[in-house]
Amino acid sequence: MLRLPFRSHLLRTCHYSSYVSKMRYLMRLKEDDEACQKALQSGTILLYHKLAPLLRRTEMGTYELPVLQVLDVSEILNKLGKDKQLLNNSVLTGCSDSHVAQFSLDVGSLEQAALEELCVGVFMDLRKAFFLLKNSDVSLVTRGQALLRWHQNHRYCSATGQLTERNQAGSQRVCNSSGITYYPQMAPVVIVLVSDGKRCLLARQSSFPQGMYSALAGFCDMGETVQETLQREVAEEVGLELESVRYSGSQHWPLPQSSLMIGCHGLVRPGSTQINLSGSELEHARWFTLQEIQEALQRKRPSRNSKGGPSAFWVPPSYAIANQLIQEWASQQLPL
Ligand SMILES: NC(=O)C1=CN([C@@H]2O[C@H](COP(=O)(O)OP(=O)(O)OC[C@H]3O[C@@H](n4cnc5c(N)ncnc54)[C@H](O)[C@@H]3O)[C@@H](O)[C@H]2O)C=CC1
Ligand SMILES: [Mg+2]
Repeated sequence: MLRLPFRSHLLRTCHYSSYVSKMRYLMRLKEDDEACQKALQSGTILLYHKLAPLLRRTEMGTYELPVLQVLDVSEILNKLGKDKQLLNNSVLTGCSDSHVAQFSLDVGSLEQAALEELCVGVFMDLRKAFFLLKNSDVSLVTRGQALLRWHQNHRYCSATGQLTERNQAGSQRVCNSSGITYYPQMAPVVIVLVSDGKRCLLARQSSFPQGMYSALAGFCDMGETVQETLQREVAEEVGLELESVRYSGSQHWPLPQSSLMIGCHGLVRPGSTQINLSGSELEHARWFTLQEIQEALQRKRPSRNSKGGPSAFWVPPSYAIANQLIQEWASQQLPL
């Protein structure tokens, strides 16, 4: 049975008027190009270079996400001799409580080193940034990257081959020739932490970083329910049958394209725990004890042996929903 607990923070906060007014404001900016253009003049911007976000090293040696004022970016463009029209390529990704609009902009057409010097930062691969930024910043930066990538990959109408035109907020693209409106897309993906009641099952693909194990994941096929995808993926990948599933939470995942990860816990039939890998997707899968999982959760970064390889298995970083499912499972195994 798929149970959906109503415990999202959104449901708890949506009656606050500041939340409603923020959402209404953002809705207006998506619908009204002129209002959005005006909001851009006094907004803030996250910068990307070929989809790598700009990060700044703090005095403590950690990394943060520099949120630049649009006016500052305008000045930087000026110093580089570039037209500030480039700012119009920004996409709207949110707004502050005081209705300062937040945008993301890819400046990949400009020289990286010069930009890094002027911005006092470094453009870093998003996979690396996952390990360096706090989770709320990762969430911001993945949202911007996903929307920018969608625009970069959807410039043409698939019916006419003509260039499409975006609105100012970047929430849609229109083909003026066919009249088709395109909206940013995400693929639904299930991710399930399978348990036999005492142990949980983790697996790795050969493309994963060395030593990393994660929960089972898979794209929803056309026409499938979430429940059907969960059962099919577990059967396909490890040859097991799920007896029950429980929804836990969801997450937007930007890699390699935008996915909506639907995170669940699954229980297998007692006595039917024999793993049978099929196909080439998984390199290895096995059952892990609570103690092994607790030790892995303690490791902040993969530990290395003398040859540079991983000395012990490790799990995805705390931002990833796989990590959250594993943490949740571990906490539920502990005696009250
Ligand atoms: N946030 C997290 O904690 C985690 C996220 N993931 C993400 O979940 C996603 C799915 O996991 P996989 O095991 O790779 O999926 P999967 O088990 O469905 O296998 C991938 C294969 O499915 C096919 N496929 C069907 N629909 C597809 C679509 N819309 N896009 C791409 N391929 C499609 C392709 O042949 C592809 O090779 C991955 O993108 C991965 O990055 C995976 C584990 C943890
Ligand atoms: Mg899979």
